[in-house]
Amino acid sequence: MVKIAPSILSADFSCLGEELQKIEAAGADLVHIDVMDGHFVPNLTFGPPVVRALRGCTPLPFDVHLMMDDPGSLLGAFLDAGADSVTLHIEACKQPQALLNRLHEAGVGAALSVKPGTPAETVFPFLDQLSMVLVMTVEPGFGGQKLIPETLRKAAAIRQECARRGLALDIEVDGGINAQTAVNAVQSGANVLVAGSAVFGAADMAAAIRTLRA
Ligand SMILES: O=C(CO)[C@H](O)[C@H](O)COP(=O)(O)O
Ligand SMILES: [Co+2]
Repeated sequence: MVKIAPSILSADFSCLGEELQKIEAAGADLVHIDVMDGHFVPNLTFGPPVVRALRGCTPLPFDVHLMMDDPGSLLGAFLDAGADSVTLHIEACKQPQALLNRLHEAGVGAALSVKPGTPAETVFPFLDQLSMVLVMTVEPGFGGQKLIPETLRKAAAIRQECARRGLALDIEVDGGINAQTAVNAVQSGANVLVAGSAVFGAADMAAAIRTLRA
């Protein structure tokens, strides 16, 4: 079953609570929250107070994608604010194991992400401790970019390694996912599709989500 995680990076920031209610009504499975710090990526978005404020707007799980240097510094704050799963970039983690331990202790989903230039194998040592791997299919930082096709080979390599080890974790792809690119993404092994512009830019969000899922 394919899960759809609309990214609120493409939502109307002047009424985020209502935007969450719209994607919930449209059939979204998760809310993808892109946290950007202006250092790890050249863009700045939401901090823990925004996540906390949104927590009361929908029961949908919050999939928090941390694109920040030193993610440990705000991990506790994002957990307190209501994150249901947290994705850490392997490139930003000096000690991934310590951060994963904190996520396990908090009882939330633990995910690692790889940027387009980072080999899939960098997350292999941690696979048995993860609920999800996020394969970035664009350079992180901005919505509305084109998917980089070669990145899907990494989703396939991670899916193959999981199968070899008998692990059934989620593989999420993020960036440039739309009705066309979703087909190859799912064939490559992804089962969680992040979609920002393809959902929030659609006239009919429910139809956009149905099409992506199909
Ligand atoms: O992490 C991200 C960017 O760094 C976003 O989740 C992603 O770009 C979604 O936007 P779109 O679907 O429009 O590409
Ligand atoms: Co994202």
